[in-house]
Amino acid sequence: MAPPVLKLLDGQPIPQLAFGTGTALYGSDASLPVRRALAEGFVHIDTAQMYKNESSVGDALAACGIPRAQLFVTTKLDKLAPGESVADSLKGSLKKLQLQYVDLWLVHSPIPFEAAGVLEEVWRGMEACKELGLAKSIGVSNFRPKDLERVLAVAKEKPVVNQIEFHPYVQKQLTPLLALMKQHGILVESFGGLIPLTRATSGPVTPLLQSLAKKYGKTETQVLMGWLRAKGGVAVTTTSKEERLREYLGAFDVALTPEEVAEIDQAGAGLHFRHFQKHMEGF
Ligand SMILES: NC(=O)c1ccc[n+]([C@@H]2O[C@H](COP(=O)([O-])OP(=O)(O)OC[C@H]3O[C@@H](n4cnc5c(N)ncnc54)[C@H](O)[C@@H]3O)[C@@H](O)[C@H]2O)c1
Ligand SMILES: OCCc1c[nH]c2ccccc12
Repeated sequence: MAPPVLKLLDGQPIPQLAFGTGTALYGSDASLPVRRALAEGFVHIDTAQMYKNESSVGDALAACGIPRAQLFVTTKLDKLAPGESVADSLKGSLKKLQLQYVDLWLVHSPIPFEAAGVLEEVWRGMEACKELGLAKSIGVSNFRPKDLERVLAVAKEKPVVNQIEFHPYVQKQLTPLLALMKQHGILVESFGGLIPLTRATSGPVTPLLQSLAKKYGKTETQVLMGWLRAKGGVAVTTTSKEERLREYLGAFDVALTPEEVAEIDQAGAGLHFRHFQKHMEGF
């Protein structure tokens, strides 16, 4: 089943499930896992400059035979060389990706640009990339409320997503950020969404996932992906195994009731666990 498509703040479509290449599993050559994901039905591929695999992702995209308009490709800005513009940086990524444009261009983290006092200038550079047609949509990742507020204060184009670690064990802590994003129509794009099953195992959500998996005849992974989808955002996940890819794509018919979503919310609030991007703590 092809992943459902959401509409971004800027009117552009975004497939609700993405294949991420930012894992030590793949190193600098993500071509085989990307080819597998595309062959199984993923059309949204997530990479970043710092993953050092944009060239291999480009090779897989060039070889896949899927029309460009049916693909959704994200990459992320990590840093700028002295005197380098944001557009120049994206052009470098586009060359590696063998693309004329990306569908989504993200600021990977506010930290390096906040420290240099150039966060607003960088956002203006992101807007220039959209104006130049180098990126269909622009967004951010790992932004706290204070980072978003600085960008929103100067934005002609608001970020369409904030890609963040998102699962039941950080949702409560993220409340102020989620409220600000909802106010501005900025979508959650989650990574680490399966952490209750991968890193914070045997937490308070686990028994619920087990019982709901039995109720729906699905796996715990698919139930947790159903919770992520019920939150209305986009999920970025990954695997090197075809059967796991099919498991992810088979999650789209999990339709949790509002009460079941609320039960997972409440159980998740019983444990705080964050694995990535520690600067996102304590805002
Ligand atoms: N923007 C950022 O700062 C940032 C940070 C981290 C990751 N990412 C992106 O997000 C992508 C996905 O991140 P992730 O790997 O944390 O995602 P995830 O939480 O979806 O975990 C995926 C992993 O879970 C495993 N898994 C699935 N079901 C399982 C189960 N029932 N039991 C045990 N393991 C199971 C898979 O094999 C896979 O390795 C990365 O590849 C990267 O592209 C972005
Ligand atoms: O996306 C930021 C975290 C991350 C995932 N995979 C990586 C590979 C290199 C550097 C950072 C990352």
